[in-house]
Amino acid sequence: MRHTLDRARNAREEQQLSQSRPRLKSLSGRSPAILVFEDGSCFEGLSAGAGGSTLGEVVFNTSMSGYQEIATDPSYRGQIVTYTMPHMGNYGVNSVDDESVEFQAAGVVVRSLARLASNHRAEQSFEEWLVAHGVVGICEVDTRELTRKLRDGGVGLGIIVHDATREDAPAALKLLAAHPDYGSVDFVSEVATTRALHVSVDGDNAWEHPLRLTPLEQAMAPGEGTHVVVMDFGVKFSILRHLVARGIRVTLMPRDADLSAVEALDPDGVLWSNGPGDPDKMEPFIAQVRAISERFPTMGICLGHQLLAKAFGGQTFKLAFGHRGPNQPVQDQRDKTVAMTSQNHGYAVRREGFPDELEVTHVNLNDHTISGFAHRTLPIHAVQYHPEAGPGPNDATSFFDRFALAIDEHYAARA
Ligand SMILES: NC(=O)CC[C@H](N)C(=O)O
Repeated sequence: MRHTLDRARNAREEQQLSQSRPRLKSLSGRSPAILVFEDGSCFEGLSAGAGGSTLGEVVFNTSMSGYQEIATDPSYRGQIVTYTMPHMGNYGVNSVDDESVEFQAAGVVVRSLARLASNHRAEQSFEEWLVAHGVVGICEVDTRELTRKLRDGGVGLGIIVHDATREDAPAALKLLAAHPDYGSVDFVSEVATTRALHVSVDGDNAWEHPLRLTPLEQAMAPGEGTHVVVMDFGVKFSILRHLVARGIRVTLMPRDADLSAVEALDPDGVLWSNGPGDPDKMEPFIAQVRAISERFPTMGICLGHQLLAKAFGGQTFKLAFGHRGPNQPVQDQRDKTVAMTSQNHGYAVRREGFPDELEVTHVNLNDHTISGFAHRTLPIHAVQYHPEAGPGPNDATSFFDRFALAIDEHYAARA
């Protein structure tokens, strides 16, 4: 009796849930889709998101959550993201967690799409969101096999095609062959500001950056605090939020701003942002990176870390499959502490020829690549990981505190 009652209640609750929560399409309503690589390998699945086809460098991210932040992170521009977490979309998508104003990833590959978006913050299902942004995806893919392929053979260009089966792979290959290499495209030009923008809290500034601040952040952000210029190569909102939450006033500058343009703003410090693509494509800006960073207390994150290393004579190289996930262990070489960090990069700074002027401060414990450095005499600190997480653990957020402290110490010493 009791069992019957429970069943009736469960059925009623499930019906209410399905009426009130965004729902996803059933599997039977989906057409076949394929993901094809340059080497001819073909993964079959079912269509997801907007219809059509999409091309990009296929990478994988091992985060269990944070699919919204990942897909809107400008550093994923030009890349098709494979989510290794096999169940995607279960908490939906909201209008607060974006890391930029656009859907940035070129496409998504998932195993299973959740049938219900079940979270009080959900405003859309993951799939409704893909469709709204015209993003082509593929689901029901064996993402374990795909991830093994990428891990063992390295990342590469791929194409997702809807309404297609294995027989359509040769035609898809032709499209791939005509596509430029990932490393040859200047993706930063597609995502970064081309003019100065002020991260405003009062909303009536003509330079306003579209960052939406929570009421708490608005209350914390003073008008006349420490002023930091962010050299924008595709900055994530979380980085700006972390600065603002420390009472820092932020101005974004375009990547071609030179020393005099930055000096005219009279900042207390400069941050070189994350961003998409091969750091070698940023060669035209490297001389200014050095000139500006020698002048102000400086911090670099991910692409910013790579640019700073190059500015002092270092080189970068492409990793086989990169680091993309929330649990990359990084060791501070000075006190030997280990932090779990969020990472998203496909290139890294070379150990060979690492500049004498710089000191390696952090090492990735998975593959012992350089994960952070500091200048030996100037207040310049850079990390390959993402201290802002977004998504990821908060182990490394103290990097922002150290930056704020480095600024204070620098000016205290000069006073
Ligand atoms: N998140 C980033 O800034 C990425 C930096 C660079 N595009 C890389 O993949 O290595």
